[in-house]
Amino acid sequence: MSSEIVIRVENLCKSFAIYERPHHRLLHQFFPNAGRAWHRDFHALRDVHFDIYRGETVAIVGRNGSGKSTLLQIICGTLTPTSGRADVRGRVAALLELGAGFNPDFTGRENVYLNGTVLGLTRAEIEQRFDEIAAFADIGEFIDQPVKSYSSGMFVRLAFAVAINVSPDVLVIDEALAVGDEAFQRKCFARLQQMRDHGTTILFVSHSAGAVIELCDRAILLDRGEQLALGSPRFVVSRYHKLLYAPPETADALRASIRQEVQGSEPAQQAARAAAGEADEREGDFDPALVPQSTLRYEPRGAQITDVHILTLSGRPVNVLRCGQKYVYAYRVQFDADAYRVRCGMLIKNIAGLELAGAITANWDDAVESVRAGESLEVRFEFRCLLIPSTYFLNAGVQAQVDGTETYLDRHVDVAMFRVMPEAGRLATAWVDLDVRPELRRIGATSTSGEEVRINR
Ligand SMILES: Nc1ncnc2c1ncn2[C@@H]1O[C@H](COP(=O)(O)OP(=O)(O)OP(=O)(O)O)[C@@H](O)[C@H]1O
Repeated sequence: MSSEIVIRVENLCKSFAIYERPHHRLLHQFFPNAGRAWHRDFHALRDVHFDIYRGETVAIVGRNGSGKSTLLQIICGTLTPTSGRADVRGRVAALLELGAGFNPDFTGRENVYLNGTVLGLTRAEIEQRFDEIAAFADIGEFIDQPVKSYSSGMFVRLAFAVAINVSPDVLVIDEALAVGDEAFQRKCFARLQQMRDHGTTILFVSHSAGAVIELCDRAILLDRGEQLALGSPRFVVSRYHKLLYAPPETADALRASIRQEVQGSEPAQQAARAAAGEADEREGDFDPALVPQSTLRYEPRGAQITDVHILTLSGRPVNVLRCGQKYVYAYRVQFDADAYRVRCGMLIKNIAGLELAGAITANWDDAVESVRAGESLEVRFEFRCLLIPSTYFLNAGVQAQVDGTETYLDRHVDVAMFRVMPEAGRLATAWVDLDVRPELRRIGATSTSGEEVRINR
């Protein structure tokens, strides 16, 4: 990532005129000064401002209607702002609305040429890249059919294939990937990572926490047109989720606390630094410095999670774990109100927020039928630590059926953290140690005794 600003958004506001009745729009045009307001202004974006640097991958998250698409459209120049500005440097390839930029009567092939030309390629350049575009889209003979006969997935395949093959400086994607099938999504994801590694600036809207955390350098949280937070993906996604599940009566207080957090420091980033595992291993199996700074508690609804611990099988609290050993993740749930069909869960994530392992106490069919107000449940998840040495965060949650839908009665994100101790000679890589026994044989070589040479076992 360089220090060159590629996208600069300054004091961006966008209002839409909302007419109570359709004919008021016409009346407004003919009688703008009729002495009455024909419309009211709806503020889709309010004072949005940020810089994105060359090579950064940034996600925009937010609830439906929060202004994400409006922002992307203004950045891509397909919508004009009411005030403020959005400047972009370089060639922008955009995947906005499905089919935008495609002529429905043209074939896929013709649209590749049309789109490529709009994006600034010469005919010779498009010809040169056509086979790669067709191969990536992988829609077979449909490439020579009019695109109006395409399924939405085929549309996305072709649009994506064009967008990534025109060597854009900036790639803007509005949830287009969600339409493709899983295999195609994986292919796109890998390609995006490749483009990111080659310095393409990527701005995309996503509701997938995994994609945001895995792919992005930063994320922006939009809420009712306001830029509520801009920061590390993990920080922004956790606030977005909290806002998403907040009961309406607490949402405003939550917004205020997010604004305050943003004005201060970023706890999630502090947590990541604290979690870098610098505490002295010789302290043994419990490191008092391993306290998560990013704990988030959802608004409780009739139950409270307390006494969260990681224990050895003999019941000793620990937070520095050894790979291969068994532990118990335990907590208590106190019920302030009667609850029905109750079950509890756990989730382990890495520092980047990637969800690595989880468990629930029961499927819905076997959930605890009812718990009375005043009662408590003791929850224990025994597990074998198969994670490679690093630092991890734990969630705890209790769900019940409320008015026919499964609802969190209490949920704590990043309620505990632990570190898995490094061990000499361990060969496992990535996140999970599957106890793989690697074996390497030198083919065609024999030892002096005439046997095959086994190098590693
Ligand atoms: N042309 C328009 N006229 C009036 N209101 C509009 C117009 N376009 C968008 N809006 C409103 O602006 C708000 C933001 O819309 P936008 O599509 O940007 O949201 P979004 O965050 O992309 O939503 P989603 O996640 O559902 O795609 C919404 O309330 C929407 O109804």
